[in-house]
Amino acid sequence: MAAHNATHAPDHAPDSVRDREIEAEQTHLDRVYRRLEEKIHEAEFLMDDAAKRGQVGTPGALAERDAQVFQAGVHLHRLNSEYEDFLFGRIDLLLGKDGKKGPDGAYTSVEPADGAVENNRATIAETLHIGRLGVLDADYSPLVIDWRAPAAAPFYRATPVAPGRVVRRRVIRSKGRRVLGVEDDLMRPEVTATLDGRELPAIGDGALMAALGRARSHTMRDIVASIQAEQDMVIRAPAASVTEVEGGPGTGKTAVALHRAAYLLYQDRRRYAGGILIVSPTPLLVAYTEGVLPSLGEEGQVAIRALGSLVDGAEATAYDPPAVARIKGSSRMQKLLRKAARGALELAAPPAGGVAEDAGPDTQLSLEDLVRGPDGPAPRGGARRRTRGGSARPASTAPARLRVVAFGTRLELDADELHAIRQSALGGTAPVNLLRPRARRLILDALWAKSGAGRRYTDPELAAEAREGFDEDLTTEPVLQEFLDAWWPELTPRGVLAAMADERLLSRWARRVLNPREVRQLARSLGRLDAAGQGPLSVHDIALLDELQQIVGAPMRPARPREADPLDHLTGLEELTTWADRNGGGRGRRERLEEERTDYAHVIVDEAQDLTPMQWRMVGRRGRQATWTVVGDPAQSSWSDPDEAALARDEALGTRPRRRFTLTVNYRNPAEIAELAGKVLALAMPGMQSPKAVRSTGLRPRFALAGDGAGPTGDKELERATVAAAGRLLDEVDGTVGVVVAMNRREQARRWLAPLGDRVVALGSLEAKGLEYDATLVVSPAEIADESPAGLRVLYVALTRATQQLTVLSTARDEPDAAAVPDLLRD
Ligand SMILES: Nc1ncnc2c1ncn2[C@@H]1O[C@H](COP(=O)(O)OP(=O)(O)OP(=O)(O)O)[C@@H](O)[C@H]1O
Repeated sequence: MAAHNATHAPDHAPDSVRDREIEAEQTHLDRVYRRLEEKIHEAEFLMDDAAKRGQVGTPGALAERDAQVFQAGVHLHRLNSEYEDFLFGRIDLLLGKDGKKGPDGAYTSVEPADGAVENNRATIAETLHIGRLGVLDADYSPLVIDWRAPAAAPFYRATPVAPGRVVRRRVIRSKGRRVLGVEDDLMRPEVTATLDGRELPAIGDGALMAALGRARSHTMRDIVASIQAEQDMVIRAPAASVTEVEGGPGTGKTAVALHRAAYLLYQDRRRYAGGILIVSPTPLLVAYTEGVLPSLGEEGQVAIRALGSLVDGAEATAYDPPAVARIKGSSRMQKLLRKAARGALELAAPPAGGVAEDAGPDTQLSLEDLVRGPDGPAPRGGARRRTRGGSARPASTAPARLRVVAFGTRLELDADELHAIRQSALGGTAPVNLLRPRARRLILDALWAKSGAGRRYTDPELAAEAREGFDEDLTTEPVLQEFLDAWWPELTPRGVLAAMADERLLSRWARRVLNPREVRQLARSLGRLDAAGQGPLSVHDIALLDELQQIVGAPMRPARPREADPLDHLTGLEELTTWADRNGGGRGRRERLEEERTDYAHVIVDEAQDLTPMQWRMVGRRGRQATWTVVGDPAQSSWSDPDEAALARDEALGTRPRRRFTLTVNYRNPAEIAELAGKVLALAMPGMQSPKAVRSTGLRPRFALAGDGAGPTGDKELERATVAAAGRLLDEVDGTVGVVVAMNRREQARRWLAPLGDRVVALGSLEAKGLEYDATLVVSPAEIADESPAGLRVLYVALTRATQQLTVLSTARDEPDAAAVPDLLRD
């Protein structure tokens, strides 16, 4: 580890020294901004010049103009971005071992030259400033090094145990163009180093502690100024194959995943033009984290999507209780969905009495009474039947018949024959919608065979010709098309899902897959959908829709080609914007990216422990050719069958080699909160190690009781106690307060807490994943733990959300002791 192991200078540097150091950084920052302004002018001039060249109109001049516009656009985009702390770091270094410098003007050697330190005295040979983007001075000396450049790595990696060339690491805090403060960590505290003849001072209590102590808002901040060594190893790990990261709550997994996306883009922008997908468990976590990448100068190439919004045109808004989630997430659903899609075809009946008379009687091959509808009246009152796309139609109990007249002969395929044809066509492996041409061919074969026309020709060539004519006449008849549309309709994922709401049908399709109770639960849950499959979907339904999309196949529409960038061949690896950005703005591009892509160059899965097998299949399909970064914590898993999920994960990641990293330090929770949460961890996953908390606040978690503890706690009592405890926390912290309740109390808690304003957020236990608050109120641990088979792990998540203060509110159900400590949290 770096900073928390580093030696922090006790903050007793005289104010004059502090002021002098701030002044020195201010001078450097002013120089950086002067240089940036020069660059902006250059870029504007280039744009202007390029526009003039465009009027020349020769192809060469146009290409040159485009290249210039591109470069200038890149500069403007970079330089006009206003960041709070464009420049945030500095390292003071000893002379490098070999004295060689890299392209950015910095020494390349990680190790100091022999004799750089003598008798614990040294001279600083090089000072590097680190920022969000690299800036070179007019003479190509580095004014700012990009945080992702190799020369910046010692800023993150140096520790007192392995300091390399770093003597002092400084974090600079600035706002706009003003330097506000500096925080130093000494990597070689025993060494007295001088810079320009003056002893190197150390200011502040260390950057990490300063960063961790700040109040939290509703959005995550980047950690670029204080990335720790073990985190940096992950961020800069080579992108080949699969990078797996495990770590307990608050170890920075999400932060690391986001910084890794920015790093990968910096390293190989061309490769990742294929897009980076970050999959998050909830929309709340997406909203919380999505500002981080723009703050790191990256946006366009990265799509952050919640599991419930991965499928275009569908958005999860409903919640499935654990028992239903368990069914829908299980890999058993694969088989069931395949059966359901095939079964849904059989529901399809041609329109009642659909008779086509328009194929004139004197045509050689006339079709008549092409389609016969259901025999007898449609059933009443029984279960709803749905057909293609869920469009409600009278259900057919008897399958259709197909009648045609060919060569004056009446030809008929009865229900059994049609059924046999359907079964034979379904024997193909292609998606159901794509098997329709095969079914049509089989129908024509059967009609041809019935006509006996083939036997009339001894000459095979004549027979083939006649057959061709027969097929052509039949297939150009709109009525045959109508029959096919009704008998083999184009299935939609939503339509199939809606069909599964019929318990009778579902139990047929789910034979030997689900038990009757599961069938009932699943059918009831899908009953939320209307006949067309519209209605509230849960996050688990989204994975089912995606699976069904594979099973039924895309409707046959021409694929939209990806937008090509006409400048691709002209530009180097350094572009920050693309053609689409320049023509539609970064946001527009991002939206397009999200709409169009189903296959990415790199996939990052956050909170990977929570993906169900069906969700792994859905995510896996989006990264078949990708490299992967997978971050998670098994101790926080809310999925009930981790072994099944692990199998699905292995399937999604395939045989690609994996590199594993473990993060060990908890940067979120003070030791007092981490210790309490550790009690639940010991119950949930005996033997599992908690991460080590990096700081302590001296504030122990508080325990409160709703009601008087005698008899069951009523809602009114719970409301009163929740509002009181949340209000107290609000008074005690500057930032946010998260109130975590069992999922079925979400709405209730939102109503209770609304009057307290927007610093307070009410969350269902499953929504708390990945989020953090200055203070957290956990309401009835027992209620949360009893919610699902993974309830204890969900409670562990809830207890590890606070950065400063935690209150646990018990009801009678928690069996609190005299100090209001619930049974689950007692020693
Ligand atoms: N190096 C760091 N410097 C400053 N803050 C950090 C650092 N690493 C992590 N943090 C902060 O610690 C908190 C926890 O980080 P993050 O949410 O990424 O952890 P996590 O491992 O994903 O947690 P969980 O598993 O609970 O979701 C965040 O506020 C993050 O900004």
